[in-house]
Amino acid sequence: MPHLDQDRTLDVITIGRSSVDLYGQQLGTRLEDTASFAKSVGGCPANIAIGTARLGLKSALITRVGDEQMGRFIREQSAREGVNVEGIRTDKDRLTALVLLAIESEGVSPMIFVRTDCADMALDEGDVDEAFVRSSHAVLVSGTHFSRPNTEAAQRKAIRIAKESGGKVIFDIDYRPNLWGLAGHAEGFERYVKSDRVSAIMKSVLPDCDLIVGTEEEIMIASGADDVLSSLKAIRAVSPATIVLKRGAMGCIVYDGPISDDLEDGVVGDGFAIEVYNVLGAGDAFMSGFLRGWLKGEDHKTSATWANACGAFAVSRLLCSPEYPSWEELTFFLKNGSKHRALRKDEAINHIHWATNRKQGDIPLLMALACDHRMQLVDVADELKVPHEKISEFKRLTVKAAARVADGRPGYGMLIDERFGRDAFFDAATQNFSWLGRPVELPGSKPLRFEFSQDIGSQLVEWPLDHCIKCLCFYHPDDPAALKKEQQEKLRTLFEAARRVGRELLIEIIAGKNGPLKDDTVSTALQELYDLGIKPDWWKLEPQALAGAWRNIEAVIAKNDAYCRGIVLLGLEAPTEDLVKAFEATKVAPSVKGFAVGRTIFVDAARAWMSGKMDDEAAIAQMAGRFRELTDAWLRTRGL
Ligand SMILES: Nc1ncnc2c1ncn2[C@@H]1O[C@H](COP(=O)(O)OP(=O)(O)OP(=O)(O)O)[C@@H](O)[C@H]1O
Ligand SMILES: O=C(O)C[C@@H](O)[C@H](O)C(=O)CO
Repeated sequence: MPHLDQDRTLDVITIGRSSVDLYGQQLGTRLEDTASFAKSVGGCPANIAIGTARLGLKSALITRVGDEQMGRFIREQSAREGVNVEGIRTDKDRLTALVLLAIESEGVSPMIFVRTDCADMALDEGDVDEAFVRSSHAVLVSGTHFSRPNTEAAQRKAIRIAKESGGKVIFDIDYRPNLWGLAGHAEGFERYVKSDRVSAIMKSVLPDCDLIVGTEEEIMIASGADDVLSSLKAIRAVSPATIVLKRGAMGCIVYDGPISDDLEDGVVGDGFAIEVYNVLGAGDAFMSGFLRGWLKGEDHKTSATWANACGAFAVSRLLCSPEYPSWEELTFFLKNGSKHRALRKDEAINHIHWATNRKQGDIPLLMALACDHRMQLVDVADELKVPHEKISEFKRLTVKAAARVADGRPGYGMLIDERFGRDAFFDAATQNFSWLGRPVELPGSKPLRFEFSQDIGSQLVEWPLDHCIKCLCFYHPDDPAALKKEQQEKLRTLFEAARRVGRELLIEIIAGKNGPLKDDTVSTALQELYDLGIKPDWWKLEPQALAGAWRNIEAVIAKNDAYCRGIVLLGLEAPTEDLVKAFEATKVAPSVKGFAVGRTIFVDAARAWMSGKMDDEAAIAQMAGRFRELTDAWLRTRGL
């Protein structure tokens, strides 16, 4: 029964394997000698579901994952990427598949598939829901899942439903000989082993397809012929589908209609000249780009260009799905190109990549209880002659206070430090805050120094991915030139490290303690940092008495970084009434998303509690009360 187009809520459902990819982080080494791995979602259909979602298509994935942490990672990460995960079934008995890979040299990437009796290979017909398939404009089946009777039945069922309801069928040949038992465990990277059995099965799929995509080797295995041209002709003899031949660095050729004797007699899409980093995953990025065009009715030339550009991005970066471009990134690249052959070194593109694929989407509201104070609490403890362990205990109470106000709602967060806040961090991790920030500055330092070690990148690697780096810098545009230069370099180093390790960055600028706060003081400071290419996700700024100052800050951010998440206001121990007035003054500045205030909320409780005059509950209640007063005031200011 055909299906009405308006009832189709999905553009494409991809079916087949899903894995956790563990790719070696040391370039030019054997898998035997790899020391650390980066983790991401992988497997051809999973990659394509993510790749197409990033390009603005509504995609879904049908696969199975294990009932364990890696399975949950695939499900959660796919959902974060915007993929519909209704079709991901949890298999109670089997483990999620893993893939281990190293980059030994250009184009040589040994890999191990850890897939013995893995969850996705247990996919069966029961996992393919008829209504779900009918809700999509297209289904994409993939080669590996024709290798077992149960997975083959599942894919054939999806093909049948799609065809009956007038949906399109896409075939990514995606040939991994090792997954058909044709190469050993150490030969995961092997791309071609001739096999009549494989060819017979694949060939039987071709007549049902509307789009067939493969490399030269894949086109050969799908047809059973021994050269590319004969293979294309053999495929055409059984299928009217559009055929896309991927040709690595040379790009691709798209064929509709009869195949002539000239291989190039199709729509030729040239590859982009880029430096190769890791070739794996290029095909899935390519397919994502092609589908964005093909499913939306673009001509083949356009689809091929988008596909080749997406492939180029994948090849020039390390991982698979995390490296695929967003739609904004792709269009920026096609419009502006890049002066870097190694695309991963292009800062403008990297910024768009980072900002348009951030783990957490838009954060329209951020009200944080800041308790990352170190010096100030040490002073209180010393004055009261209590041991510094009390500071750590006190910080745990601030988490309780913030959680009491947040009550599980979005828009609340905390700033906590490593030195005294380790336990508080563990507590905070269970509270479902929207945001957790963590300082890196050595308290009071000017010129700026990092706490613990100046090797900031190595420190950040140990942080949870969702901890936002917070760095306070006492910076005034009128500071002496040498001081400015030193602080700027430090902030630039931090920015590079933050991007490298994929953690968000908040830069806090306090200018008012070092000179007059005129209406262009802070905006000038921000512009000077933007001039150095420093684009933090957040700014934390002091209250501005002059409305013009906020307007100037807004203008500088708008001019330099359309992707900035926004600004939070800092408190500087001001009385609540002053802060409420400062909130009001930000009405002209929509970039201000909230505040991160500390001492106004906790300093009295800290003194009373450390001196034994207040018990835990009273301290929590007082801090929660003050935090609530501020959150209420902020929400009122913003009409929320
Ligand atoms: N060296 C390269 N330079 C530029 N683009 C490339 C390069 N290699 C691959 N690409 C792009 O990626 C596309 C797919 O690459 P390839 O032919 O290697 O696919 P594949 O073997 O299916 O990839 P995978 O490793 O994901 O299985 C190419 O058609 C091209 O657009
Ligand atoms: O499954 C593979 O082939 C390897 C994966 O690591 C990778 O994500 C992939 O699917 C590339 O096509």
